[in-house]
Amino acid sequence: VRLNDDEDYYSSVAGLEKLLNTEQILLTDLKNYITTTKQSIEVLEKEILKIEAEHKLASIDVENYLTNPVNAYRLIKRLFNDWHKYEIHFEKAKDLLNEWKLKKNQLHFPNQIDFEESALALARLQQTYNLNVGQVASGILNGIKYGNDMSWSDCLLLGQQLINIKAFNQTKEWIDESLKRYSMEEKSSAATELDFMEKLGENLMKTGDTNAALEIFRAVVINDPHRLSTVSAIYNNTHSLSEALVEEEEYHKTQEFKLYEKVCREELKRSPAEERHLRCRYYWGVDNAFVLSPFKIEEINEDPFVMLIHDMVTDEQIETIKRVSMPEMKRSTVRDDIVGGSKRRNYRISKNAWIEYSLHPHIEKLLHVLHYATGLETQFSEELQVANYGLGGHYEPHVDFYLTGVTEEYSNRISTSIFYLSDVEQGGATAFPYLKIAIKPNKGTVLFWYNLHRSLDGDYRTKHAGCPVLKGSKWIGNVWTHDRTQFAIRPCGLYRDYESSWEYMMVK
Ligand SMILES: O=C(O)CCC(=O)C(=O)O
Ligand SMILES: [Fe+2]
Repeated sequence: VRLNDDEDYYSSVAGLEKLLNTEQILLTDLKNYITTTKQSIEVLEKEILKIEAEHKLASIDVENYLTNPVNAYRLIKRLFNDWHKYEIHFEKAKDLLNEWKLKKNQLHFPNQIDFEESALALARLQQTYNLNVGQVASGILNGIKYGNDMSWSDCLLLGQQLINIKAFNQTKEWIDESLKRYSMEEKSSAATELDFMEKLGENLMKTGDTNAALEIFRAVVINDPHRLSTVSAIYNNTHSLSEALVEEEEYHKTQEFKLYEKVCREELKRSPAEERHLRCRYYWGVDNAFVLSPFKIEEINEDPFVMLIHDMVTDEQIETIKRVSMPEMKRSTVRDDIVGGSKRRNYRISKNAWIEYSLHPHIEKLLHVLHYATGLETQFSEELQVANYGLGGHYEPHVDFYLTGVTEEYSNRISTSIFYLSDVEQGGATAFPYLKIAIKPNKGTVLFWYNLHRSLDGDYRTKHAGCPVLKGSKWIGNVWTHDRTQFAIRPCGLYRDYESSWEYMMVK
């Protein structure tokens, strides 16, 4: 079952749970099938032994055997009566298969896109976090073993998929890994071995590694000269492809993107000197309203202003938010400022839902505390956007403010508040490449920053991203507050101050 095109399974943990459930059901069926078939197979085997014994006897002296009326009768009886009974076993298996096919229509199954995008997610994680393929294939992420090993054929299939989606940087490593694992694993027979080598050679050809491919092809033909024609066909068909294939998305080659990846990996950080003026402090809130439970402010950056407010959301509130948004979650799209409309894109992989604050007092409370912690008027905030990132889920660098000019009836996103609704075991930081900041999600904390200069021009230094989630499920709630009626808390300066972010407007 697939509800609509927006629905996918790999982009959230909730979706993957459905697939795990599907597999659980299929597994139970398969086990039942094996138990019942085993029993009837045992019966069949006994029958076969008996018939074989008869044939053995007959072969000693066919004429003597068949002139015995009892033997003649039993032969006719077997063929007229018994073989029909054996056919019933096949029929039963066929019925089961049909039942299974019907049942599968009721279950959740991933499609081609899920399959491809989950491979892409692995490639992205490998690239962003410089992961060692050998370790990933062993189920190890940054030194922690989470899962079982991948087999050589898993690795090869993944290599194949990465070629299909043009993730060439990663392809070669997975193919090498496959080869490594192949030499270590138990092999079933010479034919599958040669099939494997053929496939491997084909994949190597596609990555442009013609020399390695030729080595492999040579070995195949030496082992089995009959394969010469298939191997030459593979060679000729893929030879012309190899150069045309190598391309990478332009944006991924920019300095900005490289910077972003470094910040995600925490390779690029600010020095202690650069952070020296930043403070942690208590704040009593607007009108000292929170004197008894002051906000715990952690200054993150002075200009543009970024801060963390700790312990802003309770576990109870978070449960409510997840519960009401779960059924509304849809694959995230991205606004297209130029063409208009929204599109599903690889640079934003998550699911989200827009939730009205009035739906529950727990949700209304978010705006309430936000007002007291920041001084911003919250009546012109967008609805709460709840997002969930799953396997390799991410949101590439972007600005939250609208690029089109501000008109009278139109206002812009003066600030972003990200309510972290979960921790993330590995990866998934909110990264500001130009500020060299990566904030690790911390359940209950709010990340707040101003997107606009005081002049209400967009501040390009606030470009930010959600780094790919390496391990875990990331939940956030976004509140975008608009610039109307904010002149008391954030008046404009004497001069327009937007030049300071000009140089970040262009992507280099
Ligand atoms: O996931 C994150 O940490 C950032 C999310 C974000 O930037 C957005 O939703 O606009
Ligand atoms: Fe954003």
